[in-house]
Formats: sequence, C-alpha cells, structure tokens
Amino acid sequence: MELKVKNLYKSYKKKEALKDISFELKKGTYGLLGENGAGKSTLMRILSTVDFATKGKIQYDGTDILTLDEEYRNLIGYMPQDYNVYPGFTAKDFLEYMGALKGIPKDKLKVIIPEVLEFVNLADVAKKKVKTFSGGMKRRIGIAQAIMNEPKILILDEPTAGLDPKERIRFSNIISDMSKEKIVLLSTHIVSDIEAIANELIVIKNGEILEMGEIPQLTEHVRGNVWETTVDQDALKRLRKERSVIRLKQTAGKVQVRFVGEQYPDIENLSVEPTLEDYYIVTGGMDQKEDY
Ligand SMILES: Nc1ncnc2c1ncn2[C@@H]1O[C@H](COP(=O)(O)OP(=O)(O)OP(=O)(O)O)[C@@H](O)[C@H]1O
Repeated sequence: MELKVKNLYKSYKKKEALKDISFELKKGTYGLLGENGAGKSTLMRILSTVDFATKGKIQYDGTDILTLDEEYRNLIGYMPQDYNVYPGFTAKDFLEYMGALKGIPKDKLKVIIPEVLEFVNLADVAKKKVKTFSGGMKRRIGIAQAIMNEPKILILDEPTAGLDPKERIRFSNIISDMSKEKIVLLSTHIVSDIEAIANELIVIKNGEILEMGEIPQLTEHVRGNVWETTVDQDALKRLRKERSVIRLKQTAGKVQVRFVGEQYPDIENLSVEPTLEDYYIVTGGMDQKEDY
C-alpha cells in the first residue's frame, strides 16, 4: 500500500497554495504540521478528490488516482475541517445517511453502524441528537462516518481541534488502533497533539514542504541548542532579540526561559532535552509569537 504525491501544485486565482509537493506514504500515521494558511486543507482536499491539483500527480500503488476514480474513492475516508453534522439527526440517522451517500448497501449498514459507533465510543448515545453532543463527540462521529467504508486511507483535517485533554487521549487511542492497517494522515497546527499521535511528520509552510521525517529524527536537529535559564527583564529583552525564545514562566520578579540557539554569554545556560516544539520553532515552521 503506497500513496505517492509527485510535484503537486495548486493555484487559486492569484494564490499559489501548494508548490511542488512530493512525498510517499505507506502504512502508518503521518502528521501534516503547519500554521494556518500553510496549505494543509488544500492538500487534504486534493488527496480526497474533493478538489483537483493544478499540476502534478497522485498515484496509489503505481496508478494515477484519477484513473482509479471510483475505486480510489472507495479506499478513502475523509473528515473535512469544518465538520458540521446535521444537528437534527441522531448519531445513528446521520451514519445511515452518510452510508447511503457512500453507496453502502442497507443490510451492510445495519452491521457496520453499531460497529463504528462502538469503535468511537458513542454506542450508548446512538439515539441522541447530534446537536446535544460535545465538540469531542462531534469529532468522533466525524471519524465514524470517515471509517464506515473501511478505508485504506484515512484523511483527517484538524481532528483534535477543540478537544479537551480526556477526549484527546481517547482520540489518539482510536487512531493508533487503526494505523496498523491503514495510511492515516492528520493535520494540525498544534505541535503537542501530533507528537502524541503520529510516527512521521510532514512540515509544511507557505505551500511548501520544509521537511519530512520521523519525530525523533527531526527533534535531533536541535539537540545541543536548547537551553533553560532564569533571567531579569533586561536580559530577557536581549535574549528575545537574539535567540528563539520558546517558553516563559514568571517567578518572583525573574523569568524562567527556554530558548533555542547558541549558548548565550554571561547568563547560566542549562542544556535541556529537545522537543518537537523546539525543532518546529527554529525551522521556521511556526511563526514566533511575542507572548508565550
Ligand atoms: N477556495 C479558495 N480560494 C482562494 N484561496 C484559497 C481557497 N482555499 C484556500 N485558499 C488559500 O490557500 C492558502 C492555503 O489554505 P489552506 O486552507 O489549505 O491552509 P491550511 O493550512 O489548511 O490552514 P487552516 O489551518 O487555517 O485551514 C491560504 O492562503 C488560503 O487563503
């Protein structure tokens, strides 16, 4: 099972949303990480055939997905970013409706719907209206509809947005259960979410791939360049100008700081274990914010 993206471009009138995107996905969970507007949704829409590339190719096991057409569409499960389930429907009604749209026969739906509801932990609320669901429950019903046709490729656009910590854990368990047999691609702009779920990352900025690799491999790039220290406001100002400051914590007139870059002269520099967030901020994937 292999999904190959080759020199993909997408333009909207004046905007070039994707530029020369190439990568290959095999079984496993991949994170697509990038700031708002980086091009994540555009790429996912094209991979799901909801939209088309301006230039370039996508192949599944060596055949162009446009040639595979319906056959490819049957392999795909897609949860778009703005996932508005029909609020007046019950969870079960909604899945029946989505199943019909996907062309799944009625007798098969009778078996599959209770299974997927069980899988995403919503079996006990099958007859409740979706409008009464929490954000996390709505995302889970979104995943349920995406997996109904037993897709080989699962594409989830910002699936963890708005989830509380408990729901995040539940969600990452659901994904890791599925990724053994599938290609799972999920997007986010939240570094900590992706760190817990994906094995491999595609970092995207302004429509271009900055880097692709396993998380520990990416994090290794900044080893030896991540520091913590406690400074006063003057030193903090200098640090902010000259290094990438990642995190701040106020303590009794002083500020505890984590920064990335070379060791800083005239202050105590404590070398610390690098994280994905450290990598992300120095590669320029994430625009630096003033206030952390
Ligand atoms: N239909 C469209 N028409 C014109 N421009 C678009 C359209 N869809 C997306 N864009 C532009 O393409 C760029 C990439 O957008 P996209 O939604 O793919 O980014 P994203 O990484 O998913 O961001 P977000 O997390 O905010 O959804 C943005 O500059 C966006 O404004």
